[in-house]
Amino acid sequence: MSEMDENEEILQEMMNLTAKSLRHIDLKEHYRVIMDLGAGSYGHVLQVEHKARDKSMAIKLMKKKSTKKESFLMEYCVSLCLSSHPNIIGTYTVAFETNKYFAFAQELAPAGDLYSILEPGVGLPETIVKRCAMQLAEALDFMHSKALVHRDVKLDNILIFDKDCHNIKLADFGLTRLEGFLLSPMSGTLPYSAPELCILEESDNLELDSSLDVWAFGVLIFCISTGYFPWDTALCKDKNYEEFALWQSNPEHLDIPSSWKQFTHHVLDMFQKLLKINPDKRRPAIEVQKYLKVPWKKCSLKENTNILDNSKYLNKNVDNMNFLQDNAQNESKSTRNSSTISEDSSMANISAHGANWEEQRPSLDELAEDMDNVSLTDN
Ligand SMILES: Nc1ncnc2c1ncn2[C@@H]1O[C@H](COP(=O)(O)OP(=O)(O)OP(=O)(O)O)[C@@H](O)[C@H]1O
Repeated sequence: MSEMDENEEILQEMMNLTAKSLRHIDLKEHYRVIMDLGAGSYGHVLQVEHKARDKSMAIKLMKKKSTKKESFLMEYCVSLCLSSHPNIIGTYTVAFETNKYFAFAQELAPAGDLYSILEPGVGLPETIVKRCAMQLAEALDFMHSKALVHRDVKLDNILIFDKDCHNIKLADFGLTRLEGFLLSPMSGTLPYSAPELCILEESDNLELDSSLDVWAFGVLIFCISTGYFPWDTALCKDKNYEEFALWQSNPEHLDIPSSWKQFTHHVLDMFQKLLKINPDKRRPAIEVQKYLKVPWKKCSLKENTNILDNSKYLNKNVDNMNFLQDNAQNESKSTRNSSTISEDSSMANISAHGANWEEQRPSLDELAEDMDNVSLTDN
């Protein structure tokens, strides 16, 4: 049996066992709800306190109306499997359901997520960028060594434990699948989506590969270095992407695209390896390790002038940050009911414009109320 088949079998076995061993407890007897930590496409995350142990933790709730039990079990089991890595969010062996939600408990990230510390148009200091890149590379390397692909590497899925990012952890394994899983085209794209995914035609499939995470990781490093995205979408109709792709095809003879000129040639070499248009030639995320000792950003007056000259372009990308924020809220209304096996992806959710999450969002009291009737695995 191949390692991949073995992993698939182990995951399935874990999911069966978890489904069977759900026990009923009254959640309100055990936990105090402190605050709402965040909301995503499929539910939201609460900060709670375990009354007996006086311990703070995060509980991720997923609406039953829009989440298949299979998807919930998959996310919980994948999160548990990866939990031992220092740069992956810790998941407790606590899973339960209420009338309206599936839920499981995770360690609490007290400083929020990477998105929350990034100001549009302003990159993080280079030491912090390198710190983040290294920790995230370790996390991805660990996942990929188990043939698991995250598929949703983005700023809001990187949780931070301190504002200087000495300790950051990859989270949200809702879309994670084993390599080889067949992806269908998406109804929209994110700036993090790799070109091979963006060009997928209606009747096409793409075999899931860790190189998709590496691309998103490359885009994320650009984002935290600059405070904006390098492009809206990795398609040739996007001028910024087209310029980058062209330059990659002939870097010796073509001018570096303007938004990349702020980087040193060392780190441009790294970006070229992480953001190889051809996924077969993309290097693994851990490649960043080789570049930690060299400077990443130029800071000469000349380069700064170039960047300022290009402010229109930068503004466009700043808007893109806002676009993402707007959509992150709109996403909350979309459903997760499509099968975990057939691909509908996070992109479909991103395109749900005009939704009003606040109107839909239950109050903390309502949530706590709903937890009267819970069945909980609390091993
Ligand atoms: N363990 C945690 N500690 C602190 N905050 C958390 C934790 N888990 C999640 N959050 C916050 O809640 C937000 C949403 O969480 P998460 O990404 O797991 O939900 P989701 O519904 O799957 O979202 P998405 O739509 O991004 O897939 C995160 O961006 C983060 O700000």
